Amino acid sequence: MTSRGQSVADRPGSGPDGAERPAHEEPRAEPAGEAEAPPAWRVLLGYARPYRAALVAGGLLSLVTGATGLALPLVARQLIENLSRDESITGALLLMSGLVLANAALGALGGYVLQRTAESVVLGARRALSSFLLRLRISSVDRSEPGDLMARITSDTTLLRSVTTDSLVGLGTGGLTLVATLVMMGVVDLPLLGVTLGVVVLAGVVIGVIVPHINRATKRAQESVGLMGASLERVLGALRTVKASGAEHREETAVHAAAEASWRESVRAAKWSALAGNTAGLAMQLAFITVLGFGGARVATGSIDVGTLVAFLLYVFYLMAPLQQVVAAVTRYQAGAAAIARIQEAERLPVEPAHAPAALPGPDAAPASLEFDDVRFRYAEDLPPVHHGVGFTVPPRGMTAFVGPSGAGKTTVFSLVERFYEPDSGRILLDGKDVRDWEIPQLRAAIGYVEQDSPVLSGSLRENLLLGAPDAGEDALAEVLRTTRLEDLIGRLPEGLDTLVGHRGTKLSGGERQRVAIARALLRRPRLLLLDEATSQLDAVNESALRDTVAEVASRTTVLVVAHRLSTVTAADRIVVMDAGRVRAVGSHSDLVAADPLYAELAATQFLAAADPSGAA
Ligand SMILES: Nc1ncnc2c1ncn2[C@@H]1O[C@H](COP(=O)(O)OP(=O)(O)OP(=O)(O)O)[C@@H](O)[C@H]1O
Repeated sequence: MTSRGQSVADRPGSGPDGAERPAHEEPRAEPAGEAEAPPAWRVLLGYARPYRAALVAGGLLSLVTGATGLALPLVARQLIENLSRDESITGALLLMSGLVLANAALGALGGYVLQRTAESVVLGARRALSSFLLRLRISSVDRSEPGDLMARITSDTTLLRSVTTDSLVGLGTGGLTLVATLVMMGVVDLPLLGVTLGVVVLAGVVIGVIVPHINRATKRAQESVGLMGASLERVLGALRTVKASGAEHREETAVHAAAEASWRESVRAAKWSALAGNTAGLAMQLAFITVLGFGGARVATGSIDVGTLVAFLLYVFYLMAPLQQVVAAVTRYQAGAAAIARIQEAERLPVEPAHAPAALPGPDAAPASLEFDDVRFRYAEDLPPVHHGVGFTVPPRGMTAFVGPSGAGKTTVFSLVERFYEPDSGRILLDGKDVRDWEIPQLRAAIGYVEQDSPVLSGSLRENLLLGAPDAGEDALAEVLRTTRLEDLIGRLPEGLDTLVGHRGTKLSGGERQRVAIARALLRRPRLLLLDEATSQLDAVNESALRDTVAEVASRTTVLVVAHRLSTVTAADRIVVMDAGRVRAVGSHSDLVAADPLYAELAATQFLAAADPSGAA
């Protein structure tokens, strides 16, 4: 991909003016490129640049194909002259047959080369855009609809195919063939060319009025496709809830409405395209009739002979193809420009800097320390602050639990450590170094993170487990399966580790998903392990076993947990009590019960209510 859309946020350490700046002064989550978007044709040329040799070859083949066609009227004129002079026409007939065959063969080859190149352009754009989207900042994803982003990769890039062949090459070859045909017509008879040009220019004016409509309609059609993707993603992502809520019909209406809007706009674009195409066709018919009348009169007055008129009429006939090619080039370009605009919109979303993946720390890496120093943060300018000066220190090794009412900002602590978001002010120090001064891959390689919902990805269990540690050996895998008590599950499944878990792991129970997520994080042997309510769905036996595992992990690495279970909290070396975006107390369970009324209340109500019967309570 070229530099478009990868401007500011794409370049670590560079400001909007291109000046170097420290990594921790990176912009928060502002759009990456505020600069004027380059015109669609330049973007298209950028996509096509790697394939220019094939494009030129395909274009040349098309031109040679056109040239064989152009030679035909001249041979036809010769044939007619030979007939009128009672001379042999065998040579002319053989030449015409050869030209027709060459025309067909070269046309097919040129068509194949161009289609192949167009597919390569689509592939290049899809690769670039998907790589780009995978580097999106979480804040960009928060503000987007994944279904719409997906449509930009799947549907919008598809439009690049026809715009490459029809516009990029069509304009070149069609334009050249058009000019060559007009030159040949001029050679045959200038007054007849003048008549033809008059009609063609008239058609050009009409088509010029039509094309902006095609652009607008295509853009709206593609937006509706994006909307449909977003609606479908919303429904399929929560189909059980939708069904349980009896909301299928309402959701169906929304998806259908988007599909119909896309249909309406596509039909509108088709209407304008058809009008443009037929204007060109009509112009040619008119030119044909005018040339026939005017040319017939010239034949009658003896200004030209019949052979010349026939040859000219054949050129009028041959003019049709390049003219329609040029019209198609212009109309397809409008549709392509609309798609390119949407692709560029996605490419202007803020992304993380591109870095090579980092190696995992390894079994002997030292545990990390963590410090929050007066951290203030809000998710977006228009939202209230979530952290109002959060501060705490976590030494290497041991378990630190974060407790507090819902919405206190506990998960946000983890998100900031992972640099999913940047704080507005204050510092977050991992091993004494500001996380903004870490390269993101190195930072994340040091951390194992189990999200609140313990997401499991579609695919096999093995793929899920190795997601964060693709090079983990069978021994490490077996060990982690044992400690997370997944061995029984694997043993029960007919295909063991290669069993497919379904979309978002729906074939697993909630507790199994949590254990898979914990196993995945442990396999990375992190220097800092973040567990966000990672054991909330486990049964008493599994929770107790996992607690032992986490305690053992905490003896060699640093573990942070967000927990609502007393059993987890009391086992922690220190507890950070958060409330409304502030740390209100830090201490051990017994200290806090005595010293902090909120904690005492949580312990008395929330923890005890959530604690399982075998909990340490
Ligand atoms: N991506 C987001 N965009 C905007 N606001 C968010 C986002 N994530 C969380 N918030 C808001 O930030 C606040 C703190 O959320 P956070 O998830 O950190 O709370 P929490 O203490 O972990 O809560 P819980 O115990 O319920 O998980 C909440 O008010 C929430 O609505």
